[in-house]
Amino acid sequence: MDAKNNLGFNGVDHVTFWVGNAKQAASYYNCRFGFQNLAFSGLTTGNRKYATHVVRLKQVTLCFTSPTTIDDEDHAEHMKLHGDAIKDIAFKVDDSRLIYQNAIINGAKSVLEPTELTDKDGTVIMSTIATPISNITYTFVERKNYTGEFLPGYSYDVIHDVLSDFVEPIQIADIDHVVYGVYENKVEETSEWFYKTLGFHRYWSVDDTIVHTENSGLNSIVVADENNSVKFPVIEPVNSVKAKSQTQEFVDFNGGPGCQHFAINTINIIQTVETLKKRGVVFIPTPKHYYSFLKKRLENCPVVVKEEIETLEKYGIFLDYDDEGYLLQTFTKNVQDKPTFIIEFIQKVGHMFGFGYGNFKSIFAAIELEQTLRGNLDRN
Ligand SMILES: O=C(O)C(=O)Cc1ccc(O)cc1
Ligand SMILES: [Fe+2]
Repeated sequence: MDAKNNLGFNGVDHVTFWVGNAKQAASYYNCRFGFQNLAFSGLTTGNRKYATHVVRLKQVTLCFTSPTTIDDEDHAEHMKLHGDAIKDIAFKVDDSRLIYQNAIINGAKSVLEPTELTDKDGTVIMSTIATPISNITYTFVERKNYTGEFLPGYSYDVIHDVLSDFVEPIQIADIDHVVYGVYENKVEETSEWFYKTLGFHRYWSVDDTIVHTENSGLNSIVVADENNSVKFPVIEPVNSVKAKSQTQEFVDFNGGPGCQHFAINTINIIQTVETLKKRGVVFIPTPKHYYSFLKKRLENCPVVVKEEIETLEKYGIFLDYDDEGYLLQTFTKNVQDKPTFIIEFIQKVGHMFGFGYGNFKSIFAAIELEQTLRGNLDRN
């Protein structure tokens, strides 16, 4: 099979986290981010092994899974290494069998052969492969013969989260990109896996000549499917003699490679940040002097930025631009005690290609400040 054929990826279908307490994790995302309970699978639906709470906001669907048994070693091992962490990324695809078989003949390890799941709403075809990102698996979900909201086997008899009746919803759309942190000098090799196994291409790249502070840096290659429906920046640490890169901190605390953040597209980032702050979300502050430098950078900006700099400063939003458009972005602080996972909100205006060089360094510096507070910057 020619890997150059369009294999039919259509973005992220849902993301599954393995966590210590699925009920409470789901509730955190509902309370803090305004997700709403969608579906449940567990003891009451006949699932004797795992409880999964599914929450949704617009096109972002998150699943939180914990075991209900006392002897689930897979989950225990995952928890020991990674803590609460992403276990699976499920893609919406045109043809689950095609993508699965293409991956397998190109060397991917199978986790689940294409399987039909049927209920009163029709049939979904699911298949799953292992990835080089530690224990993260990829699932390919084909829904063309299914009209249900989520998946067969789930109950929709869930409790409406009342907080959303009091706080306005954030205006998000879908997942823009998912970032993987890998070990030193592993970005090339990991990207190769995406090209070979999934027919992805190199979308963009940046190295530590651009992304660095006086302490440390990172290299990154962004890979994407033919449709650019999801982008996967793969980042690796560039450590110095005295300092640990924040990507090194990530792999150390994550017990190896894993998902360091994903970015959610928002229609209005100012409204998003304002609402999330009301809900108690805490964001990483922008570096000192960021906005005075930004004013200088904007003197050469070929596109019209609608937002006032003062407003961006008030909300702590990063801005970058190219010839075709601009992007606004912001990052939460870690959503758990391990410094392993954060969430980004991003708004693109015009046709900006994304991942501007302009912001990477400032974001890196902002996160490094947090890393310093954790006592994780110095190598000695
Ligand atoms: O541009 C983006 O979306 C980023 O997320 C940039 C980024 C990613 C990882 C880092 O450790 C620092 C910066
Ligand atoms: Fe990002």
